[in-house]
Amino acid sequence: MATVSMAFCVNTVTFSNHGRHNRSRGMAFASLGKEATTLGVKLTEGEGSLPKLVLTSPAGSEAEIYLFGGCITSWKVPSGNDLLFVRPDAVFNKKKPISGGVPHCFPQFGPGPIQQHGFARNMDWTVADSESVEGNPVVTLELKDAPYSRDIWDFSFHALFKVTLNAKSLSTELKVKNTDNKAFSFNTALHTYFRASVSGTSVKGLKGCKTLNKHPDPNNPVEGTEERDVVTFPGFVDCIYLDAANELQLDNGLGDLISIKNTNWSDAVLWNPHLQMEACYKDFVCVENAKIGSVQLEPEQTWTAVQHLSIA
Ligand SMILES: O=P(O)(O)OC[C@H]1O[C@@H](O)[C@H](O)[C@@H](O)[C@@H]1O
Repeated sequence: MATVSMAFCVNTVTFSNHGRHNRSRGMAFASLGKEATTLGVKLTEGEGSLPKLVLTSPAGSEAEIYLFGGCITSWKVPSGNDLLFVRPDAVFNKKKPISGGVPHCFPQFGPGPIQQHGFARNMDWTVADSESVEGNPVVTLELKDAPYSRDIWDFSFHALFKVTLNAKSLSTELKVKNTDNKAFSFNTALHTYFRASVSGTSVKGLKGCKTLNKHPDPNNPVEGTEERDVVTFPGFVDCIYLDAANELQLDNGLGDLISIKNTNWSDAVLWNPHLQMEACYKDFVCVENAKIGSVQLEPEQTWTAVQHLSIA
């Protein structure tokens, strides 16, 4: 089948065509001089004039990704429903991470020696690649160490975050490579905010997991075992599930059943702040794929994990 492969940068537009499979590939968007469009991937200005990618699939699904934080902020399925949630207090001024969507927690999940949830959600990611596979957009963002991260965590690393939008799914693959000459360790999560009606929301697939429950005291998580087939959100919830299944099912209470599959995200976290966020707690839950135990990487080693969100 005839195909188009497209490479361009925004200010000096160059196109190259190679006959290959039904796949087109584009190079990074070099700057924001103009709006760039290729094959279901568009670079635009988002809130606060921050650069935002808009991905559209031929079936009518759509996703938005801010380069700041490498944060997916919207995933609209063909019905038009946005299954992700951005908090009303989110700011788009780079002074704080974007509070919503799918923020990265890296190289630390939660509190610890560096800032809560690490620095990746506070940094500008760049577009490493964009392609179209069977008409569906695939974008790869990258993040490398920079003076800001070095001041906090003195290691050289290279992270790639590949986002694939299909008609009824949104997949991400995170790769972290140690580009340093010494080993490092990290932990990480995708802190996904799902739109929900909290009183009708439930998660299946966690029964039998060891838990670290941060309720009532976040500083002293209580160890336990999840006994419930169906976990609900009747009040404040902040709980780590160790060795979680590689598929969870989220009923968002709004009529959507969302499958949350993963490879190599060994753990999960449920969070709802309840009255700590009175203005919005009823409208979302976080179901986070996480790696709570440290990943140790020797020089040149890479860690990879995939999250696959889909509806039936
Ligand atoms: O406000 P932040 O830094 O985005 O974190 C929100 C929540 O993130 C969750 O992942 C944690 O389990 C909670 O303990 C934390 O409160």
